[in-house]
Amino acid sequence: MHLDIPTVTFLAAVSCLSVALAMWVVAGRYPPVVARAMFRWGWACGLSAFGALLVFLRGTLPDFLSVVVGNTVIVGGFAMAYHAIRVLHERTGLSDRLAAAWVLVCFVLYWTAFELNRDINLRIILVATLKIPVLALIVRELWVGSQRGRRAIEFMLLSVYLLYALVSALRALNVMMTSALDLDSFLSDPVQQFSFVAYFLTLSVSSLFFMLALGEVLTAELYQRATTDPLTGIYNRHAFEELALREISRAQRTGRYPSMLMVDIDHFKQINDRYGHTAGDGVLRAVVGAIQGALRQQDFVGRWGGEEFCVLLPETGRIDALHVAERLRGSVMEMPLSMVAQPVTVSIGVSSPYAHECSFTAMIEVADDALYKAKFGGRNRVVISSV
Ligand SMILES: Nc1nc2c(ncn2[C@@H]2O[C@H](COP(=O)(O)OP(=O)(O)OP(=O)(O)O)[C@@H](O)[C@H]2O)c(=O)[nH]1
Repeated sequence: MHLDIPTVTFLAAVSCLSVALAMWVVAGRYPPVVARAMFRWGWACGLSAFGALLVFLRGTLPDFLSVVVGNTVIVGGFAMAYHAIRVLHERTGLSDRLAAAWVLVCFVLYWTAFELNRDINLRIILVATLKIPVLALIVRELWVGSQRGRRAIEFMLLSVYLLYALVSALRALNVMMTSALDLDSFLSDPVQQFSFVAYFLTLSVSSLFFMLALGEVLTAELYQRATTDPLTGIYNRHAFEELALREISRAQRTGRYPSMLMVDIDHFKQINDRYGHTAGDGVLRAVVGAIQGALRQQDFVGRWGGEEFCVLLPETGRIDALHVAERLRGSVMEMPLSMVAQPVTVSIGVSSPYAHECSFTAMIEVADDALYKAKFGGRNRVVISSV
């Protein structure tokens, strides 16, 4: 089998350039963290394409450009890929600058070797080994910086870089053990040919896995936006309903029913009118903080409407639900507030479980009715009804 090194190098340049262009064209359409990572990856591919093109043009361009600059730009492509992964992990910092500094070190070493020693073996050893520290940084980042949900994909990406680092080490080792190569024996050496194919595959497959990792981040981001209330950070109405339905159907199997609290801030319109909407938003966030602080780990809260919140208390009977509601009402009354100079209170309607009739709609209706009674009864109080 004969693999033609210039052809493989040319294919690497073309495929990287295609990915770079695709990334640059579409990146702007995505949420900021994904777009930033895509732009960086586009640059990584762009640099790799440029480096591969310079190497491919060896013989046409001066050797300094194709050997020294070309191989430096290739390491720069890996350093940029490292930065793109760090941007995706939102972990940029000193080591990104270290990777960039290493590219300069590579340039100096490649240049020195090029000027001082015309021996092709030494150059190959340097080209093969000097990229290994950057590859090691990438592997480390993918190992420590990956988050739940995209570990499998990032592990595959890690494996690609690890394999390429191994191939590079073997390439250097192989050259150390062979007698002086000239350009022809270099081009026909199977280990050299294989290492160029490995470079091509590393660039293509890593782009594929990186795009899959981007997809995971994007899905997580969209899921977060679809389920979270942006002002308070708790579940929105849709997500709360979904979770509550799941809990209620579980309860119908186990017979251990949940209770529901409908919590409404008293005279909230007055707060908005007196102190402004920004202060009102601050009060909403503070009330949510107080509610969350008063709940147990298994309870969950969602924003039902403007100043109305729903709390589901899994496997909780009437007496316990009443205790939680009272604790919650007390927490809101005692919370420190800097944005308004008046006490903030809540009224709470509680629907407690009654096995045979437990449905989400019934629980909401009963809690709402109890809330209405709490408001009508003078506010800042808890009223309980059974479904
Ligand atoms: N600042 C702010 N205000 C909101 C938001 N959503 C709804 N509101 C306001 O909440 C107020 C609700 O007022 P009402 O429904 O009259 O209730 P209330 O004044 O709390 O009276 P009671 O519930 O009867 O005690 C309205 O003025 C809405 O504009 C929000 O996200 N931020």
